[in-house]
Amino acid sequence: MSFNSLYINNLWRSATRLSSHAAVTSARLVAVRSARREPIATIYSTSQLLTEAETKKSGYLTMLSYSSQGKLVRNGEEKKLVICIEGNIASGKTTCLEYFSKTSNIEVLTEPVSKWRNVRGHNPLGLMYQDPTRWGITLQTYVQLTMLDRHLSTISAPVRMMERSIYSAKYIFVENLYRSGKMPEVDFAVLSEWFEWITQNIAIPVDLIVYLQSSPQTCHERLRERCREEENIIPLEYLEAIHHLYEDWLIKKTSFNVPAPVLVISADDDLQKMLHQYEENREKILAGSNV
Ligand SMILES: Nc1ncnc2c1ncn2[C@@H]1O[C@H](COP(=O)(O)OP(=O)(O)O)[C@@H](O)[C@H]1O
Ligand SMILES: O=c1ccn([C@H]2C[C@H](O)[C@@H](COP(=O)(O)O)O2)c(=O)[nH]1
Repeated sequence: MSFNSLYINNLWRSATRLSSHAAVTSARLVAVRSARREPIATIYSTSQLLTEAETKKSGYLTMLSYSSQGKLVRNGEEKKLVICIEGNIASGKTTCLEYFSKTSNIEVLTEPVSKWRNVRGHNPLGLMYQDPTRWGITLQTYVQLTMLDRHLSTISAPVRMMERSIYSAKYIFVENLYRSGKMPEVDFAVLSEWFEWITQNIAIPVDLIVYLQSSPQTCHERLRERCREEENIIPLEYLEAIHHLYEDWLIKKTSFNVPAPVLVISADDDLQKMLHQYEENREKILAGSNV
């Protein structure tokens, strides 16, 4: 199937879903572009002022409404396909995204790791690896914020492929810190409250999860090869723990809610074979389907 026919299929699926917007009710926020065509300057509400999150989005008229489930949704935009690439550290997510970034009509968003390594001159990622008990909550609070920002940013193409999600930040990394006894219970409780509030009040659409399933040993070798300074101290056991959490979540489906269908791709092969696999799975991925 050509990209165009896939796109038309997706538009049809989107149109079907968008019909639920008829159920979208009240509390409509209208963000109006400023006279100078700069980012949205003023927010008017027909009922109550709810958020200014839209102020940093592109300049065009955008609306936020409450959906029938009571979540804030963006309804001034066409529905776009959102695909999250999940997998262990150094499993090849960025490499996969780089490959698909060469396809037109796909927007690729990598994880904001540079922000995690430098927030106003501080390095929460490095601090977390040095002392997870002290700095785990600091890193994960910032990861949660920056991932939410990624999810809510305006999508500029019919298909968005993004690295990980707010879900894996919580279900994999926060969970690992907590279960390994490195995150105090109170920190875990506060992060969980934040996460639950966000996911209960804000719609975070994900249409497909592509899980790059790799052995912890492969990831360990690739991680060493990549040589990210903060990660030099990561032992194999850490990658094994992350691997088991991913398997429970996305394969066994025994731990947490899985927000979208899952397409599993074995990721232990060499680069050439991986690129071949991505090509073989291209249609399934761009159709947002695991069948
Ligand atoms: N299939 C592969 N075979 C061998 N090395 C790979 C493969 N895929 C990625 N790499 C290398 O492994 C390291 C981690 O890959 P990367 O895509 O950054 O992983 P992630 O984004 O999942 O952390 C990089 O140095 C990358 O060049
Ligand atoms: O919620 C999170 C997400 C990621 N991390 C860490 C794990 C890695 O050291 C880096 C980036 O991960 P990649 O798999 O290489 O993209 O960030 C974390 O601690 N918490």
